[in-house]
Amino acid sequence: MDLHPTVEATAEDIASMEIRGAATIGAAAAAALREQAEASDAETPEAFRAEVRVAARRLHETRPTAVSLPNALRYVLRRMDGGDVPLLRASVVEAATDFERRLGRAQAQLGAIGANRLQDGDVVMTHCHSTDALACVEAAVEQGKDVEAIVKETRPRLQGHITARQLRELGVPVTLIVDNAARRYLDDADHVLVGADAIAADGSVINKIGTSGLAVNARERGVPIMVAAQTIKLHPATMTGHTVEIEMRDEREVVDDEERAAIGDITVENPAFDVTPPRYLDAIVTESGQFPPESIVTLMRELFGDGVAEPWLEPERR
Ligand SMILES: O=P(O)(O)OC[C@H]1O[C@H](OP(=O)(O)O)[C@H](O)[C@@H]1O
Repeated sequence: MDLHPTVEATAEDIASMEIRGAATIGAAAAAALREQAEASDAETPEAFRAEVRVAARRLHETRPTAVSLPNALRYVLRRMDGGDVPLLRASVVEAATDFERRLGRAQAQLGAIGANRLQDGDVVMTHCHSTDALACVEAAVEQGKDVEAIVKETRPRLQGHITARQLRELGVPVTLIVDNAARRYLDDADHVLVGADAIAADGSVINKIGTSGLAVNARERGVPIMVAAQTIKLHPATMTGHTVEIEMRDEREVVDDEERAAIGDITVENPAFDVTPPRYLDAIVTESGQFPPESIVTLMRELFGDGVAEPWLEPERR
């Protein structure tokens, strides 16, 4: 059984962060499953199902933290249905396409809801690059509000530069700052606006490393912190007490080999995400409305019930 080259390429691009950002990762994974299904020459339904599950496993093993990835795979695999290969193929293609459509729609809806929290003249401070967070600013701008942004550069990968560029494309004035300047500039901000890679049942938000410190500082300064996150970011397994794995990335993102050798014998750590407890957050904005973080579990139960099995595992391994 061969993995489609698109599945392999997508998996590599997600791991290397050529494809990054929780929502974008989910959409790319669904599209890769569709390619696998379309190109499959499996002769039996069992072989087809096994092939799609193997593709899903390959995509799943790339990065551990953004739950939009397993949620996207789960969305497609749960809808894989049919008594023969053509029917199974059609169900996967339809589910993947449907998933992409829903993602786009959800982002537009949450953008409109998030924009209502922003007033004309507001200054937002951003961290990393989040398409969900940017959707809120975009909708506010479309409503005719003047919004300005203080953009944290977000070491080590500088996703803040992507945010700054996209905000400029919206016509938003941008002040770029180093991460360490955040507390100083919070005095000039009306909101902290971030995205999420995963949201736990207790309302904790897992987002780019540095979010938790920013949230604590924002609370101390009295600046409200708002998380823009489609419901695809809700982590169903945390309802049963599982914790979210924090990805540890390559140390060379922090310091290159030459500089490291010049420093001497050191340990380097590079966690990609951290956990912000709900008490430091003001609102989680989703396409289903905005929620105080502590009440997000009700939305989770509504959406996922208690079914958190992983359909890309063989039935006996679930
Ligand atoms: O889904 P959207 O809102 O685009 O992005 C959500 C989050 O994904 C990113 O992670 P990374 O840069 O992939 O490590 C950031 O942590 C960002 O807040």
